[in-house]
Amino acid sequence: MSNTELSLQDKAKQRAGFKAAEYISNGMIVGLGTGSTVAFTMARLKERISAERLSIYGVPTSLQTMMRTGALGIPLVGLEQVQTIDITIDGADQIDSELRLIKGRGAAHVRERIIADASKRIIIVADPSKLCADLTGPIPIEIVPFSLPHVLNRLNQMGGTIQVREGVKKDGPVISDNGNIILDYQPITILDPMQLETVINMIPGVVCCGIFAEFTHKTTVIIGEENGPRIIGL
Ligand SMILES: O=C(CO)[C@H](O)[C@H](O)COP(=O)(O)O
Repeated sequence: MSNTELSLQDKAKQRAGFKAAEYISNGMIVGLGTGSTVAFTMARLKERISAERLSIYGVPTSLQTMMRTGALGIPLVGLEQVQTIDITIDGADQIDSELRLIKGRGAAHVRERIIADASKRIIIVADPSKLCADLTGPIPIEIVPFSLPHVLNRLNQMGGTIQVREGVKKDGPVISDNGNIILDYQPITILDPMQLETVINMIPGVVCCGIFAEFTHKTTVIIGEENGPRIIGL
């Protein structure tokens, strides 16, 4: 797509995504997130690989990213082949003032959390619409299919509303890359993101939810503002 065809929001994503690619240097192992914003980072990395002979290996967080990087020719390694990941670049759905996140619109948050945890540093790329004073939800939750009635019961006891995410091009529930079901849970309020994350993640059957509150100490956020990328955090 040419630059003139991009919407204003896509241009903002592009500014953030391109800026993040500058953080990558030769020899790095790079966690590659999922979604439309980090897709711009991957496109820029491909250019740097060709122009500067940049040598990197990516660790993908989803089948979508694996397919995109394959098409771009970015070399990949599996998590089992690396000790640690130098930097992960990923998107987010909501970012609060303390850099806590909600992720999982793309149903990739289980692998994204594993890669984030294995990374020395995390760079979150986003357009300005993702910034918020406080996280509000909905919170994506990946669950083992067998546990569906039990998890629905437990979340109902907590209040709020829950939807089993359904496919756009598929009848029935969305199935994640891990073969699981995705719920979208709208709590009444999120007073303490870390506490709610822990409570949800402890429900038997939940693989993990999309609140990412434990990575703020190693997170940089890049917002693709109109005047140029704004860096928040480290
Ligand atoms: O969490 C995610 C996928 O599970 C994405 O990173 C998040 O939804 C942001 O996507 P986009 O950059 O397309 O807005």
